[in-house]
Amino acid sequence: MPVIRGERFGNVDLVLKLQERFRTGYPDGITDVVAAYGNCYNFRVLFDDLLFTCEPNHIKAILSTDFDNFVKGDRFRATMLNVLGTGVFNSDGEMWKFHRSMTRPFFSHDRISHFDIFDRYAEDVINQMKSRLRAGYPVDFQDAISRFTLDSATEFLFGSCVNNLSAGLPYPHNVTPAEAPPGSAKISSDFARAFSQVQIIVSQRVRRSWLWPLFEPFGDKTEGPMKVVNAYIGPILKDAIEKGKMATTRPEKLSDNDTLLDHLVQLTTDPVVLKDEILNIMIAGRDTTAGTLTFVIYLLSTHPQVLARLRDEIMTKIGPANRPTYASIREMKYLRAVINETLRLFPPVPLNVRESIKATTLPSSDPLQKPHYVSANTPVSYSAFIMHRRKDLWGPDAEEFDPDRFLDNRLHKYLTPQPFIFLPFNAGPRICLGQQAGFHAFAYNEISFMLIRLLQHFTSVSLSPEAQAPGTLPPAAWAAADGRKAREKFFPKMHLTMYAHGGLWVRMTEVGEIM
Ligand code: HEM
Repeated sequence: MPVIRGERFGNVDLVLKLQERFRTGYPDGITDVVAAYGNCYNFRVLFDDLLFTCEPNHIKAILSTDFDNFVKGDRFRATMLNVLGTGVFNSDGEMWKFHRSMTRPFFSHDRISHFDIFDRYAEDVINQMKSRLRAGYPVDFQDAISRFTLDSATEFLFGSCVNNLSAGLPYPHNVTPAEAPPGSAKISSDFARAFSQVQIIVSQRVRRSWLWPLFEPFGDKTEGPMKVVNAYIGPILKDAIEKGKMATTRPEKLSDNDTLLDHLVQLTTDPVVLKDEILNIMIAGRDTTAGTLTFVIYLLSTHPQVLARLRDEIMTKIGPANRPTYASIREMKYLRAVINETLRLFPPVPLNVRESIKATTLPSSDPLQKPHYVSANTPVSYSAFIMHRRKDLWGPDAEEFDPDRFLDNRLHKYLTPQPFIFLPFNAGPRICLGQQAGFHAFAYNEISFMLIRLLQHFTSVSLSPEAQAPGTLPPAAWAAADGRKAREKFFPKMHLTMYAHGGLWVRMTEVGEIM
């Protein structure tokens, strides 16, 4: 792959530039490098290859056709070890197969009990948003929905909710304490805070590559927040293990009300394996789902005609108050297209990395050119974010939000012949477990359920830029950029996953409310 010529010894300037882009930038990488070098290149930092690609046929090889030769690898694992241990998200080979096969059955069929859980917490968060909006304040949708995903995840994973919603929603930064009732403002539970701290720390490690231990000279930075996480999970695990040990018979089949932990203790009572697995699933599933819902709401606020059409579909297929069912969600083609189009423009995992085991090649996009050489033990990062917006793959309107592209002839023109151009959930043997069961995809069901409930209660959404804390609106310099970055009205940032920097403050109109 073309090697980038940086300006300093060993291309260290590129590492610093990348760090800076992560801190302040749109998640489109170093755009001037893409413009100069094309869709794949070699950063070659300190004389070590560090490849980057946004070519679908490369990503297909990495994730699928050459799967056995591309692993998460020891470097990646070391950055996450104190948090994720050897769980499904952080292991390779036999250990990964063991974890994946242990967890997969839990996600392989639709459970009514999950919709019971979503409904309970959806009602809670919608009521809280309504009362705050009625009092005249905007709400931070991202914060509210992250409380919903944390409470519902802790309940269906181990049957013990962290009650993050009960801490109340935060007020905007510019509301004086006198207006904000004491105790309810700007607090989130210790668990939620510790949980996001560890994710920020490990994502910084990934970006610092093998240099990360130099940034933690006084010891493991995750230790403090992990103590809080462990203190919460420890007693729950202990109880579950006791129960698992006491059970004399193993049920043939999972019952609908079983939590993931109930299921896992039938297979092992090793506390480390259990803790790793539960935390891995929480990290993989919670922020990705909250991020997607936040991005849908952002895009609906800027595209009221899409919101109106989606509400029409909800009213026709479900009605103003009925509870969605798995079957009714399956029929809602427009809803699915809205979610897919959101995942295309804002994939919650915008950037990912694998490491080669043996030396290999990746095909050139020009069949007349030689393939690209990949040496052994080389990290290859790939960006779904950049690939999802490529005009040569998605057509001239690739940067526009238009759910119809998943329904009209553009689908057959672009996506059907090249399915690897759309990878919000990855692909191949390691495809997201929340998505792997096709129609029974857990992630789509949770997102659909929540969106239906929201639009049964609200008829419009608008952004409240005045409520965003200073520095959390898109930087003025973006206005000079090309494409949608110049028009963006929120600040997408990334740690392990993508999120709205400073939250997404919105106002919403309730059904029946006169505007
Ligand atoms: C819109 C929501 C979601 C998105 C966009 C998403 C995306 C992804 C992506 C890109 C990966 C691959 C990461 C990698 O291998 O490097 C992944 C893996 C995974 N996801 Fe999701 N995810 C979502 C929701 C969920 C949910 C709700 C769950 C479970 C409750 C879940 C469980 C997992 C697990 C366990 C893995 C690791 C699979 C393995 O390595 O074998 N995800 N997800």
